[in-house]
Amino acid sequence: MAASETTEAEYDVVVLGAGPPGENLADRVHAGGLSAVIVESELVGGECSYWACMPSKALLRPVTARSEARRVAGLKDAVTGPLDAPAVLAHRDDFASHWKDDSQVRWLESVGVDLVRGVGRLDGPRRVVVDGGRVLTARHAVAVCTGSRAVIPGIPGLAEAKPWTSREATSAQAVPGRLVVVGGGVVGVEMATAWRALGASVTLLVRGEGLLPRMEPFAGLLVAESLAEAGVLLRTGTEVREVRREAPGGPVTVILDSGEEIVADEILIATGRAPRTDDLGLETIGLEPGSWLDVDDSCRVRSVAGDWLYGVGDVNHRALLTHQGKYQARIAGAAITARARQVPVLESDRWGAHAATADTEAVPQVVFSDPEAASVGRTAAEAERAGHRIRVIDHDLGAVAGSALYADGYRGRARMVVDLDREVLLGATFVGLGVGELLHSATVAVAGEVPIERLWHAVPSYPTTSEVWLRLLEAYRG
Ligand SMILES: Cc1cc2nc3c(=O)[nH]c(=O)nc-3n(C[C@H](O)[C@H](O)[C@H](O)COP(=O)(O)OP(=O)(O)OC[C@H]3O[C@@H](n4cnc5c(N)ncnc54)[C@H](O)[C@@H]3O)c2cc1C
Ligand SMILES: NC(=O)c1ccc[n+]([C@@H]2O[C@H](COP(=O)([O-])OP(=O)(O)OC[C@H]3O[C@@H](n4cnc5c(N)ncnc54)[C@H](O)[C@@H]3O)[C@@H](O)[C@H]2O)c1
Repeated sequence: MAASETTEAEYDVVVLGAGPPGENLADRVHAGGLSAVIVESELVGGECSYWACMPSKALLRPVTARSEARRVAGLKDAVTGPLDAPAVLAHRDDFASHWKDDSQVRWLESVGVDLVRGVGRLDGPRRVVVDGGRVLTARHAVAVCTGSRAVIPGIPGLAEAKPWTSREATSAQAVPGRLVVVGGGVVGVEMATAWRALGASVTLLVRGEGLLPRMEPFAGLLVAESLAEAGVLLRTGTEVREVRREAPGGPVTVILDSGEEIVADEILIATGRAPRTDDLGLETIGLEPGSWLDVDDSCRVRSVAGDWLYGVGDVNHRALLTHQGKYQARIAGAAITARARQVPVLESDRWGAHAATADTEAVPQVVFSDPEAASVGRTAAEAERAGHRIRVIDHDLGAVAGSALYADGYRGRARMVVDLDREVLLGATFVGLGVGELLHSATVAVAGEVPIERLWHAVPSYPTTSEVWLRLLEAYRG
């Protein structure tokens, strides 16, 4: 139901932004007996549904499916041609719901949450003004779930050259002939993978030494190897000094710090995210516009008195992932409901119902490249930096019977990082075809702090890739 057109309304909870965390938070507090309204300035469903997770994965699925099929004897000769780019783009359009949010609006209606369309801004404590007119007052909480946008670095000529950001890279209606991608993080890697497979000549420019720097180093190495085999030109240790596009729609010239020039049809900037808090009225409650919201483990903004302001999803910078934002929404939704009911003590201990502990201990992530890279928890370097006494166990994922059956010449690697003092896993990383579906087993082990001696009894089915667990545990126990 659309909120009534009256100029003032009061709800228990006002949510700014209808991305996955905003939707889930509204649902949770409503399920807890509170009234809730969501304010959305663009499309209900947020970045994830229209310009991020869904369209990017719809572009990538045909790439990985073809790659797998080409490694199975008896099938590979049937999949020799190029991808049907118009069909892939049409499939992507379907998964982005053709950039219409009717079905998500119906879902909001079905869970009893009101929707107000427009730009919401804070106007002092517990007060939100939409498009400078309608006033929404929150009896208990305002949850800021306004997400993030792509950062455009201040490189001379770049903004004028109208670069692609993740939005254009996930929604473009035609394949560019030549694409330069700047940034070797997740967006850069996934989009270089997709557009190369769709037929573009792709140059990937990386300022550091390798790809996917937040993961174990072998993940970036294996993915780089395979991107090179796919024909992506990877340049590491490179900075962009200047960008020029002489005419709108014409070619773009990218000038590197070495003075070398690369000419392309489009340039994609994939250099990280900035919070969407610059035009949110943060100054009316004593916060800095444009800053990430600093929140505690219940997602309550630390520096605002009165327990009424929450920051959930990308905007709090804890883990820029849809599933973590939804997790935070469940935790914050429970905390808001408990505080509204004046529950005397919240379960804010580690792994308690009102503490988003997984944000720091067990964040899973799948990079949907070819091959996939999947990790959870701490890398070996992160664990050491955090002061843990660790042992690292690696295994060749291709040496497992299930992997050999999965694809001829399966290449991959698995690592587990063990805390020697508690004998539990601090992290795990897998690289290889199809490992995204293997990750949750590791997430359960890390979040559950399952002792190694008990993991020993979790028997993986033969012959699956999961048998790598057995090899890792055998190597650890000797
Ligand atoms: C290319 C790409 C691919 C990705 N792929 C994955 C993936 O595979 N898996 C994964 O887990 N994560 C992925 N992510 C990350 C994921 O998209 C984000 O973590 C997720 O969208 C965050 O949700 P959010 O609600 O915090 O922000 P958003 O999804 O950005 O939603 C925020 C919403 O708030 C609205 N809004 C902003 N300001 C206002 C205002 N003042 N008033 C009203 N409304 C407002 C916006 O219009 C938007 O709808 C990807 C990101 C990118 C860029
Ligand atoms: N499959 C997934 O889970 C998925 C997919 C896409 C995005 N995401 C999320 O979206 C977020 C944003 O992704 P992203 O790739 O934009 O950010 P990122 O932080 O992962 O990577 C950005 C990279 O750009 C580099 N960089 C920064 N400034 C640069 C410059 N001026 N020149 C060259 N390189 C520069 C950084 O060193 C970094 O390696 C990530 O945090 C990720 O969690 C997730």
